[in-house]
Amino acid sequence: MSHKNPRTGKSQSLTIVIKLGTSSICDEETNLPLLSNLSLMVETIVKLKFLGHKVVLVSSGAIGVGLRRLDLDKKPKKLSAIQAVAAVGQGRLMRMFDDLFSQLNQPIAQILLTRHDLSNRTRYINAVNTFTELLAMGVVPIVNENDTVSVSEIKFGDNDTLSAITAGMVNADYLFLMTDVDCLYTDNPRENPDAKPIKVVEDVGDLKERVVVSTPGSSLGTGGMVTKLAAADLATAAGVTTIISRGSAPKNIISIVTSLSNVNPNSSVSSSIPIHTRFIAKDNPMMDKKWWVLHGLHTAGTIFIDEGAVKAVRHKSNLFAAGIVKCEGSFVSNQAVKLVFEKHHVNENGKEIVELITVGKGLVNYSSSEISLIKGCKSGEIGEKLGYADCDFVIHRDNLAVTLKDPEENENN
Ligand SMILES: N[C@@H](CCC(=O)OP(=O)(O)O)C(=O)O
Repeated sequence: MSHKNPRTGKSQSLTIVIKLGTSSICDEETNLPLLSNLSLMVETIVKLKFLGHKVVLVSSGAIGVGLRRLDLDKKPKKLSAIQAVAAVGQGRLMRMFDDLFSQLNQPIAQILLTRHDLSNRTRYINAVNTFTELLAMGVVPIVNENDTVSVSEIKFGDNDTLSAITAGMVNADYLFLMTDVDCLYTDNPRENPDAKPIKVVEDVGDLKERVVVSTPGSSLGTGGMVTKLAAADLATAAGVTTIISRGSAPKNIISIVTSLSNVNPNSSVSSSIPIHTRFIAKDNPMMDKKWWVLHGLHTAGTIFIDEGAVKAVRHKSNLFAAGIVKCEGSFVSNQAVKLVFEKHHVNENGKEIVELITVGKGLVNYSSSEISLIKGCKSGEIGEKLGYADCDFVIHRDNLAVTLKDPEENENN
């Protein structure tokens, strides 16, 4: 069977990332593993591999499996206790997957990641290289957050985000977010019978007016629809078509991929395909490094820039010290900072309003204390102020992801 890349339309082997949430792995009441569901997922992945595709599984469930093993009814409140439970569960979760995949002769690998791992370019590239090798060897990598070393501020927060970051790392064609509903609805379908399914989303930003997103995550998971939308935003920006589909029907993935790969992904799709929501991938995905700066890195501080600098960086210039007004937070060189601009308005009552506009995010060449000394200076004055000048600019344009596209847009907000 010939499969086509949803973006390029070319026949090829597709790379598919599948995210399985806790509610698809463990029973919500008993925390016992949902064996039939897991077996169906394993069969589906092996079938996708048989069809020539590469598959990465992002699996939650360590906490749920750990709770069952330790005979605990509820997730503990203390972070270190949750980490301990996950450490107990992760090994058993992998053993369960290995048992199931081994029945079908499919080797698997465990990959545990944290956001912090991605904030170091070398570690990020190492992770990408490992994925590439594993996929070339025909292995199915199974990814989870490294709960043992994650602490609140460096946590992904949820495995939906982790799956989107993984999809970007492996340049996936599809990301499937498997959940406990068929698709995204205009409201909570369990409470509102008039809630309508949303089948195709061109821009996650436009959804705000169409959807009431109140679905909380399962009792053990940390996600919910809010994190699924954030994940879809992240993955589509990296050029990955993102699908929300029902976790209890893994075989739907095969029907969806087969149907979508044989039609233009932007055209409407036959109604015989299982119901799902499809978020269309951006045509001009962000360059790998900028995407990494924007989404992989923890934001360590904020730099306020003037209007001239906003225009310059929007036109792909480096950020020079001359355009910096002030900085907040404590950071060192090579950390990521947010770039903002303070726009002053006078409202109808004659009161001055200051609007904070986010311009983007970049990797700095100077620390916060150095920037406080050189802000507003010309490049030639940096040596005089600091006693040395490592670089003529504060952020190189290749390390700068500008998210502010149209200044008019912000004026209307
Ligand atoms: N690392 C945790 C993930 C928790 C989590 O994000 O769960 P979910 O919202 O179900 O994807 C675990 O394996 O239990």
